[in-house]
Parts: sequence; C-alpha cells; structure tokens
Amino acid sequence: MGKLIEGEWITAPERGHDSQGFDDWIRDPSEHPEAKYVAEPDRYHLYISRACPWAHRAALVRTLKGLDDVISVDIVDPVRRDDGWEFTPSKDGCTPDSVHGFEYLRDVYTSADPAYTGRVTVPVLYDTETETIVNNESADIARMLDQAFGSASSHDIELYPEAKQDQIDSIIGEIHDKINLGVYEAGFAENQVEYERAVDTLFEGLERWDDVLQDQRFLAGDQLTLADIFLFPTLFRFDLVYYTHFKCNVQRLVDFENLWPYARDIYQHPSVQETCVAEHVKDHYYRSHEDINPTGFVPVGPDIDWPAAHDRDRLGGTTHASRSTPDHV
Ligand SMILES: N[C@@H](CCC(=O)N[C@@H](CS)C(=O)NCC(=O)O)C(=O)O
Repeated sequence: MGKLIEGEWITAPERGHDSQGFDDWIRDPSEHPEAKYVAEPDRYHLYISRACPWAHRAALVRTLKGLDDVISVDIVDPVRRDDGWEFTPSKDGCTPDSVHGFEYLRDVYTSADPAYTGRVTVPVLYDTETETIVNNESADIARMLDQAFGSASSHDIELYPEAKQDQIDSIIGEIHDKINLGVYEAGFAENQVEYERAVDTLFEGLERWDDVLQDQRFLAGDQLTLADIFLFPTLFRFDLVYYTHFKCNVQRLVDFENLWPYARDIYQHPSVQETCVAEHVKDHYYRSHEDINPTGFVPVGPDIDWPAAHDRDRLGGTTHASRSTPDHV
C-alpha cells in the first residue's frame, strides 16, 4: 500500500477509510449558473473500483439516476499492491484510464495537484474541462450526482429528497459508524479487545436495522433513498468477504430475517445488478491484504442466491420510479 506526500509516492500501512483531499461541488446549472462546476453531459468522469464499497455508492447513484451516458467511468484493477490502484485493461471487467492513458490512479491525483499529500482512493470524480479532481469523497459524490444532475438524468428517481434529508443524513451517520466502518474496524483491529468491540457494535447495528426492516421496505420508509445506497455495498460484500476475511462471523447476511430479503430487493433492480461484481470484491480483499490473508488464496464460495424471490413488495413502496425502465417500477 502507499500514499502521496507532496506528490511523491511512499509505501504506508493499510487503512479502511481516509480523510478527503478534494472537496469541490458540482451544481445544478438551473440554480447556480455561475458555479465553477455545473452539471453537464460529457464533462465529468468517475474512477471507481468494483471492489470498493465507497466507490460502489457512486456507481449505484450514477446508474440508478440513468447517468451512464452523461458521466463516463473507468474501473481499476481490483487487486491493489504497493503501487496503489492500477489500470489493467486486459483483466476482466477492468478498463484503461480513458481520459489520460495513465498506468496508475496516483498519476490522476498528481496531474490534478502535483503536490498532493494523502491517500489515493476511489471513487474520484474528475472534471475533463478544468482537468482536475472535483471531489474524492463518496458521500459527497453520491449526493452531487443525485442533486445536481436532475435535468441530465434519464431516470425519474430522487434518492435524496429535500423533505427527508435530515432523516437520511441521520441514518447514514448511524450506519457509517457502526456498519460501513464497523467491518473495517473488525478486519484491521490491532488487538483482540478492539476486534471484539468492533464486532459487537457491528452486529448491534445490523440487528437494529433488521428490526426496522420488519415493518418497512427501506431504511427511511417506503422509498429507496441514499440511506439504502450507503448500506447496500456493505451488505453485498458481507458473506463474500467480511464474514470470513474480516472475521465478522457472528451471523451471515443470509441468516438475517429482514436484511437478507431487503438486500435482494435492492440487488434485483436491473441497474444495481450491473454494479455488483463478486469476483472483483473477492480478488481485492483476499489478494490485496497480505497481512490478513498471507497465502493470497481466494475462496471458491460462497454461492449466494441473489435472484431468490424477496416478497418485500408486500410492504408497499417502490425501489424506484423510472421513466426509462417502467417494467420495474
Ligand atoms: N474518502 C473515501 C474513502 C474511500 C476509500 O477508503 N477507498 C479505498 C478502497 S475501498 C481506497 O481507495 N483505498 C486506497 C488507500 O487507502 O490507499 C470515500 O470516498 O468514502
């Protein structure tokens, strides 16, 4: 693993989540025509990893909003070694850096800021017009893609509706600390006490939301929102890697009464499925963290029945309202 210090690449120990380097914001041109970054087609580009749960959020919002033809995307090699995220277009499901032709993601960071200091993380939202990184924080990118690109979006779906923003933010805060970060805190714990504390907190969080989902279809009520988009990437990876690799093995996702059908409900949305690449997830975790899995062997299983019927429609609500795929409304 590594990081940039004033533009120089140095190796550094692994961490689960890091501070933000770029924090600009893209605005809706009808509300802020004067803004430095306004939403428009063929201008912005996303760099993601299919393995990374934070990048998964950005990929989910992009496709759920129908922005696939508006914001282009490149996908890095799932395995991250000493040189950091790399572009290896010869690998299944990976792409070149189609904007610059760089070999490493760190080159995108230093092209945006030659003196950049910090980790080289995905997702990255890049502006091809000013040739810089707008933002590299998934929570910001997800909100921006939902809010600023309304007129460019081909799907009629709002994931962060104004009336529910406080509720959504508070759910996101809760699931971030206990669940999204919780799995990493268990996986990278430095002693037994720390590990057990992280696992307790994680399962407390999962059980709480499992209870809530007994009576309602989604975390914030009867509509899919950013809160669900922030939880789903962790659930998708749970039985694949967190249960084993990060030792979060109190219970599998498939053993939860409500969380499991809830996760399938979201997965079965056609836009969601295309963002879920189990091979990249397993390859990344089992082959990038040599301290946790020194052999680098990637487990064969598990075989997870994502297409199984979920029966969540009985609770009402909708996964989405989409103009372009009305069959799935
Ligand atoms: N600020 C970030 C953190 C994202 C993050 O930690 N991504 C990981 C992959 S899952 C990464 O790129 N790590 C590279 C590193 O830490 O060197 C976010 O967007 O939420």
